Amino acid sequence: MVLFSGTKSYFYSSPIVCKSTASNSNHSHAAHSLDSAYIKRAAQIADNSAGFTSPHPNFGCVIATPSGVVAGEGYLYAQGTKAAEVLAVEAAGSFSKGSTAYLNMEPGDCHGDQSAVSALVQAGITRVVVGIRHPLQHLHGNAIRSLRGQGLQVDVVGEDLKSKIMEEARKSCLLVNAPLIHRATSRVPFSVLKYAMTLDGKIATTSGHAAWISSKKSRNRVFELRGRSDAIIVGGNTVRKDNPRLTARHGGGHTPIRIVMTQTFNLPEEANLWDISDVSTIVVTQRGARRSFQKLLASKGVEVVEFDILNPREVMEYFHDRGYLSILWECGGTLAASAISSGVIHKVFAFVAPKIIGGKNAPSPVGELGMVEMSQALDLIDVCFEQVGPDMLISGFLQPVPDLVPVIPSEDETFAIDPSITPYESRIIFFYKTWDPYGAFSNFSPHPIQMPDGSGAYATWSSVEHYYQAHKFMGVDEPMAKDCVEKIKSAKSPEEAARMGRSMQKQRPDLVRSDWEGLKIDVMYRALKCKFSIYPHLQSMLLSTAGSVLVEASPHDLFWGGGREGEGLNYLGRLLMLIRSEFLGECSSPSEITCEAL
Ligand SMILES: NC(=O)C1=CN([C@@H]2O[C@H](COP(=O)(O)OP(=O)(O)OC[C@H]3O[C@@H](n4cnc5c(N)ncnc54)[C@H](OP(=O)(O)O)[C@@H]3O)[C@@H](O)[C@H]2O)C=CC1
Ligand SMILES: Nc1c(N[C@@H]2O[C@H](COP(=O)(O)O)[C@@H](O)[C@H]2O)[nH]c(=O)[nH]c1=O
Repeated sequence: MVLFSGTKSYFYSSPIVCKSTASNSNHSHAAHSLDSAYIKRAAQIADNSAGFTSPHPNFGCVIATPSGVVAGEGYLYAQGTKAAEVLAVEAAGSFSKGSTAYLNMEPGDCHGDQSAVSALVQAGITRVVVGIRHPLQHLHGNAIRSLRGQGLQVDVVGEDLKSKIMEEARKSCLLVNAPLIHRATSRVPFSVLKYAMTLDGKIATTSGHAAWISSKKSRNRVFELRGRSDAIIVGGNTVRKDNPRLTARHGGGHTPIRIVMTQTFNLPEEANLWDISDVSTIVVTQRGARRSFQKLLASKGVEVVEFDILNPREVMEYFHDRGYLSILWECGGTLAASAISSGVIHKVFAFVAPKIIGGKNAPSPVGELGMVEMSQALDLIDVCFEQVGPDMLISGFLQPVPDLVPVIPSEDETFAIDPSITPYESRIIFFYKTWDPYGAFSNFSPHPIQMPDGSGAYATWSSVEHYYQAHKFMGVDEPMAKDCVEKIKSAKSPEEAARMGRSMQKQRPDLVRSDWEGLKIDVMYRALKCKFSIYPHLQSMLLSTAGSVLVEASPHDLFWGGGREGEGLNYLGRLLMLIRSEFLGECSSPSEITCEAL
């Protein structure tokens, strides 16, 4: 069997031959090998967007004809872009008819539009092999039920296909979505501890100098790791000693947020991390610590979040609520020990450099864990060894990826919307990330809207977020402002549109239209009104929440979101409730919306 190796391209102009050479006698084994190979391939391509877009559920789809020819592949590039299944059937064209689709994970129909399922059905796929069921409770089993309901044969690995090779394939599916699975099963994001140490186990000299222990090649590899994370975290002492930048310099793409954890707030007035022109920094600290210095940092645009009890678990729970899926810890041994003791570290990446520096008091990667006997040692699982330039990279899991024990579904498996959040029973409905229940209320949901431009003609915008971000620069008589509008308009995903709009607003506030603050609510209202008018299923979802309060569960956006403890103004939730009232005929459409009107 010929399997193609990790290419970044996911479109194939002509079908790729990947034939089984099995004889009839070992047909079942050969069929399993083929299924296993294609599921692994789906998991492999699902990972293609890592480092380029914010961590999100990773979906890959491979379509193979009955004779084992790969006709098309696709992967989800970013949250809010075309589904992997849609891309794969587009690539396969007429070869989809009668073919098998291999999915590393059950599609997550979080937008109510069933685009992945519809694409497979309409393309004439007859069999679907699913690596793992969707781990989020409100999506678990829905697409499988829907596909089976429409007459397709669906084989779930571990349920319908059981063998050692199928188990290996299932594992690759668990690994590629480890961050999402952690989100579904625990209240903290998936955390990776990374460090570089000398052969004698030091992460810096006795004086605290650490630049550099690992080679350039290893440090480039760290940039990739950073690009795969939502955030990088260090302790206060690393900021004082290293003055790090913590940027992902691997050639464009996703840039993680930087987090500093400090109890004392004894931080330098000038530091690379306070330059937020490219990427934001959040300092998490003990409530009340050096308030005047907090204000100074805030005036530079650094966000400060206070905690009553500052420990790694509380901090990780906060970032979980903020929607972060994956965190890279690049701290020294003090904070690393605290994080390991708190049980929040899941994986370790240790770069070991063939250098010896000695030093009785030189710091080591993990500080005090209180162990007295070797029997207490934490054993890593699924350990990998890899040479990177002159260094050795040892990686492994401190905690296994939670296994989603395959369950044979009952007749009435999961409903489309999590029944525990039935609107008639709960008074407040929270929404935030597109993959969560009611995720279609998010501005990042992939629903293009058609809006009139200045001349009265209609233009299509890929999402509400595209429209909103571009309007910050609309009408400003500057070539660069016009350029911004065009770039945001053609951004590949809502996430990219948001990144461009926010960073341009930060870097060039002079390009933002002068009436923006007074106008932004109205811009958002019009975009949302269009979105919920043109998509009947979205309107139904909105109307189904009648009687409930809608809150955008952003803990940090105190204007559009509800805040951490309800202190946010929740203008996004308020606009949705206003639009819901209009659809219900409870009020008429206002000519212009202002903050005061809401
Ligand atoms: N080779 C490598 O891979 C790396 C090397 N280093 C090196 O390590 C040295 C710094 O090590 P280290 O002092 O351990 O640095 P850390 O990054 O672990 O910082 C420790 C600090 O974290 C803050 N903190 C906040 N909450 C907690 C908590 N619950 N538990 C523990 N710490 C908390 C405190 O900051 P505060 O005091 O502000 O309250 C504490 O002093 C430097 O010399 C640096 O160069 C650092 C990172 C990686
Ligand atoms: N010394 C050391 C590392 N140190 C880590 O990298 C940070 C500096 O990042 P930046 O400012 O973005 O280049 C530093 O604060 C610490 O967290 N990393 C490594 O891969 N290898 C090394 O030898």
